[in-house]
Amino acid sequence: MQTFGARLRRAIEERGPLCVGVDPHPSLLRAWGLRDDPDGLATFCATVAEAVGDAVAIVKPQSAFFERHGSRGIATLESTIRQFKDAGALVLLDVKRGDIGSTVRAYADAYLDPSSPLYVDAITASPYLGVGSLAPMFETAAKHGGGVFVLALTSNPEGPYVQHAVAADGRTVAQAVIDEISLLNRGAEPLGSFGLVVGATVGVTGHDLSGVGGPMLAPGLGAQGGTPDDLRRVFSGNVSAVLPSYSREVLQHGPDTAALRAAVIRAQADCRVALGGAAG
Ligand SMILES: O=c1ccn([C@@H]2O[C@H](COP(=O)(O)O)[C@@H](O)[C@H]2O)c(=O)[nH]1
Repeated sequence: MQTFGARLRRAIEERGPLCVGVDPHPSLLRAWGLRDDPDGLATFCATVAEAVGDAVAIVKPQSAFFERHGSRGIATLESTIRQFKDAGALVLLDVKRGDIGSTVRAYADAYLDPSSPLYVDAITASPYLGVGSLAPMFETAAKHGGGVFVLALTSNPEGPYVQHAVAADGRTVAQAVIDEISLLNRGAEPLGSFGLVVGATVGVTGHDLSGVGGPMLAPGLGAQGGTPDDLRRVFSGNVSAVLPSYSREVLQHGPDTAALRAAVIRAQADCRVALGGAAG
């Protein structure tokens, strides 16, 4: 069994350093001439999968935009995951789960156990009940070759109030998260399976990312104001495992599949230049 880190490293080498977010906002559905209902959602996702599924290393469906359509939305999430996997893309479900350990085990079963209908390659997780409470996700991921991306420095302006707060041991909350994930990745080659979320918008914060050893998902590009140049500033010297992520900036080019694909190719090229050819 290959680890998630190894699979992601290979996918980035073959397809380039880019994650495309699948965020079917109601406004995007309308802009694409679709209804904001489960049928519109299904058409939207199938179009994105057809247009870019064989061109990107990894895609990131945003669970919230499927959940808001109820059980048919979840059914569409299942079929969307399948469509992207069939096209050869890895699937990172942005679901930001976190809870007490016994409940986290159920989330791990739901997303990281291959017998689940919602099984994906990796998920996002929230560490604010303590990184240790996520242990069942880490165990299940390690057992089945999956990955977990833990929120460290998020792209939203409200994040620093919590994440830059200094804990009793003198580290910021974010640095404590970074250090715990770094430990999980220790010795993993060519890339650890436990990632961090570090927004492209966070600026120079002084956090030490040098020992992470795993992928760093960088959302916040495009619609939230982040640019490829920001990646260099935010990740200075630690760019080899950065995974830039675009959602609305790319999706606004649909429903024309050629235009969607062209937007992805442009974003890949911009990110490659910004990361100095270090990834892919
Ligand atoms: O810090 C974070 C963590 C997650 N996100 C998610 O990424 C996408 C961003 O969408 P854009 O359209 O590219 O702004 C969205 O699903 C967020 O929930 C984030 O933005 N920042």
